[in-house]
Amino acid sequence: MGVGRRMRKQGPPATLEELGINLKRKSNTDGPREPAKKRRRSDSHAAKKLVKLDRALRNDEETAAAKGSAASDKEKRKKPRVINKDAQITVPPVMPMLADEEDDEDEDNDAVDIPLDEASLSGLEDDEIAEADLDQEVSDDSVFDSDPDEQPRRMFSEDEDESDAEAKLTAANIEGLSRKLDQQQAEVEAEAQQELEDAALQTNIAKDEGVLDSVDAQGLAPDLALVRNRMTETIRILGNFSQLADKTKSRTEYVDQLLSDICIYYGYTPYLAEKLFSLFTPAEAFAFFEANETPRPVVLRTNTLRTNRRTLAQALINRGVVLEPVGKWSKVGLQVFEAPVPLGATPEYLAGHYILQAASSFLPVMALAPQPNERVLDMAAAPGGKTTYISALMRNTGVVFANDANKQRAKGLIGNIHRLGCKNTIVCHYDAQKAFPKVLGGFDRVLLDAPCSGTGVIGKDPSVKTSKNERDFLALPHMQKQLLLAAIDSTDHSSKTGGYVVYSTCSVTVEENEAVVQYVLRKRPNVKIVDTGLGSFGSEGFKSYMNKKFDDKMSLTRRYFPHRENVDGFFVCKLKKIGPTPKNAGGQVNGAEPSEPKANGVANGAKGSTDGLEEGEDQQADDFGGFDEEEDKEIIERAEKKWLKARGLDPRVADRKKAGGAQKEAKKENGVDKKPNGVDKKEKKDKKEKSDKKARSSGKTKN
Ligand SMILES: C[S@@+](CC[C@H](N)C(=O)[O-])C[C@H]1O[C@@H](n2cnc3c(N)ncnc32)[C@H](O)[C@@H]1O
Repeated sequence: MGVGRRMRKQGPPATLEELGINLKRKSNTDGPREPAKKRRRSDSHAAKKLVKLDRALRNDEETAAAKGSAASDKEKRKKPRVINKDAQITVPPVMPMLADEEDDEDEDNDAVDIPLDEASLSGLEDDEIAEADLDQEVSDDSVFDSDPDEQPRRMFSEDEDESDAEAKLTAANIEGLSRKLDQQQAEVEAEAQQELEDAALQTNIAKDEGVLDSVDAQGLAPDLALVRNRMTETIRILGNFSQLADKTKSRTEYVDQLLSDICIYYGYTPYLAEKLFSLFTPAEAFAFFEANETPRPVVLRTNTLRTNRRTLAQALINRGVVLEPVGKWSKVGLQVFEAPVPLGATPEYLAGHYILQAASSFLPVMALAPQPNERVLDMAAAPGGKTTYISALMRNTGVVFANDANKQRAKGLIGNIHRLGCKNTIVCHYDAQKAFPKVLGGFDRVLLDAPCSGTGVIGKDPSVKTSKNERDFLALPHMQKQLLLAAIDSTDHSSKTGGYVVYSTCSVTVEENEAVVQYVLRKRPNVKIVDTGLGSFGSEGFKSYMNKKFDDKMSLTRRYFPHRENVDGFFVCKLKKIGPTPKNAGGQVNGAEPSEPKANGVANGAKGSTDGLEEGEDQQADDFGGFDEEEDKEIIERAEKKWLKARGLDPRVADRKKAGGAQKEAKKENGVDKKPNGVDKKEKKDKKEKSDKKARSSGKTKN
């Protein structure tokens, strides 16, 4: 498996740099890695190359290292072990780096922390250890620096100031994509910059006007190099319009040209291109579209119910996997740059030691911050990346209801729950819009990782570029609003430990994020936006968009972008429920206005929920939800029939048996004991007595 492969050279235009937009992403243009064995310590050539590379990388990282001088004492303690004096090759500091996190990780881990050397290298002779270490070094040459004195300051070092680290997360995350490739990337970017400058000289927008027309006329594919040049040039002009623009052209004309080029170059529909473009400045929009073309490293989350990150990292390194912690913001994530084995089939994977999960998908769970012994609802849970993380953070205590409306996906959810050993989780299969809080309510915390358009994950699913249309951007927000209202109404505002709802999507559009939150704030004055607790990682949510002003606290919501944080696009909002939903609150939940009085006296269609009530009324409500007996009976019967069919049994036989059983029950209730054949003893006795009497009177009595 080659992860981190680059799809396309990236060359940011000058304007991006002027704006300080960091387009620098690590590439992985190298071919498949040679098997490590071929590059053992005897390979002095490889060693020399490594030393040379180290020197080059040190130069490249001097700026970062300078910043880390304050931390040099600690860095020195991490001084890599020299294992081959001839070649001066050193053990990569990956494990010290992970070891530094040991204490931190304990917070998350139930599993016993086995010292690295014992855990991974026991049973090996010193020489073998040296060889194994060297293998790591050589195979991971892109990640580690051999010179401890000039070792760049890592974002994971303990002595690093937290806020400082967070401020540098973008750079640090990118840093993780390997230093060697950084250098190559710098060269590529320099070349690209040169190309752009040349192109800027050559490209005259006015003259190029006919390019696309002529392409169409001739029925030929567009000249992508030309289109790209024109895009970068248009961005440059838009960045300094008064100075650079052709006076005969309006800004709109330039923007239209750029949008048209974006559609041609990246393959978006005009509708979606414009929607995404409108989120950024032209230069940043370009960076966003570019980032969507670049695969990011595979990320896996350590399952702390089964192991800890250090042990897992070592096990995978032993399999030749090149990896690194995902960032200081996570204690459980590992990003993988190269994996000679399929990561979805290693023994560690099968044993549930990790799950493959996008880094940004950790964030909603971290914001939810579930506590042990709580009652948590994951409203749209399949395939369970977040559910299983919730379960792990709760250390398998309390209960997690993992719901998903899609039956097929719910099967995958069950699979992951089993594999990862989550024992506090119940899977259910409801349409959350209709079921919550009607069936279940009163949760300490609710996560709504809503179904969305996926505009944050175009890098993974390019079909989004053409498959999402105007209707989707009406229907999806509508559903998201309904689901979020249901999530709020399912939350127990009086929870001693929680009362929180987290709303997240893997989309970057405002309609699916801030606008949804704004809507529920209007409909549910009993919730307020609170800090996600995710620090400064990510960007603030929009406080206004296209003349619409949002709640002031919208800045507490977090946005994540592929081009800024090098993670999938994501939105995370945390809400605190501060009181019961007023009866007169608007919004349709479960097809009923909350103000509409219900037969059982519970508003909001929330039979059995503790919410949708005026203060004081909630005491009368059933904490765990009342049930509609008839409806449940039907559901249970259907489920039973399916269960029988699945086992090759005829449900009609069971029906008949059941009918008999029911009769028996009824008779029992009437104080009549019946035999299984349906004839009760008393009836039989009566009959016998009658016939005996008849016989006696007719003289036919037997002696
Ligand atoms: C973004 S995915 C959830 C991903 C999941 N949280 C995870 O981390 O693995 C959205 C899920 O919502 C489910 N879904 C869509 N409509 C739903 C509804 N009305 N009720 C419940 N689930 C729904 C989809 O089947 C899909 O699995």
